[in-house]
Amino acid sequence: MKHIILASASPRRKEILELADLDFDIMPSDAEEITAKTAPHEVVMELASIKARDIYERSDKQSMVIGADTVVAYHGQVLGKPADEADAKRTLMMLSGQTHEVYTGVCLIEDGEAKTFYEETKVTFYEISEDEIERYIETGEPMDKAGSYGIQGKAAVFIKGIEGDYYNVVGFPIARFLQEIRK
Ligand SMILES: Cc1cn([C@H]2C[C@H](O)[C@@H](COP(=O)(O)OP(=O)(O)OP(=O)(O)O)O2)c(=O)[nH]c1=O
Repeated sequence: MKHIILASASPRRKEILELADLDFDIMPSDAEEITAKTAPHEVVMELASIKARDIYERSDKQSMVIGADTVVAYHGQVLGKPADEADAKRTLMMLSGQTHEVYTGVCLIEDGEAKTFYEETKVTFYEISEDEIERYIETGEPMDKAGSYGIQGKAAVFIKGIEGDYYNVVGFPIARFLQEIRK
């Protein structure tokens, strides 16, 4: 298999890809993440493509380049990283006691050919009090994460259940990715 370049600055994506014992390097993309799409699965696939294309164009084109993007969706609203702490609080108050979806889009480009897919995971939160939310925001954990939480961190105590791939929530659906590249 070809050498891989992961077009991501996310430490979580790096850790997840390391679980598969693949040989890869990291080149984060700083391309502007703009999309006119509104459906969450389309948003994440387009943004993953933007990141992968940006790095593929700047690479020697000998490697397989992977881009990924994660959002939370709740009743048609697409939630990315919070703008500020007030935004994080609003988001977590809204997700309290409810089930939402997490979408990660993945784009891989090899020999100029792009393949894009997405994976969806449902996550259900217990009811969380305003006080708990404020204490959680003080940890700083929500600020760089889609939906204002990290399932792998202190948001662990909010989780009633999940349906689908855990690693998809953390930012990269590693098992599905391996299935796709073996096709
Ligand atoms: C829902 C959820 C998201 N996240 C993270 C995964 C992603 O890193 C982040 C969503 O932001 P993204 O824009 O998908 O990625 P990024 O900016 O961190 O990295 P890059 O664009 O360089 O690849 O939210 C968690 O770590 N845990 C969670 O439970």
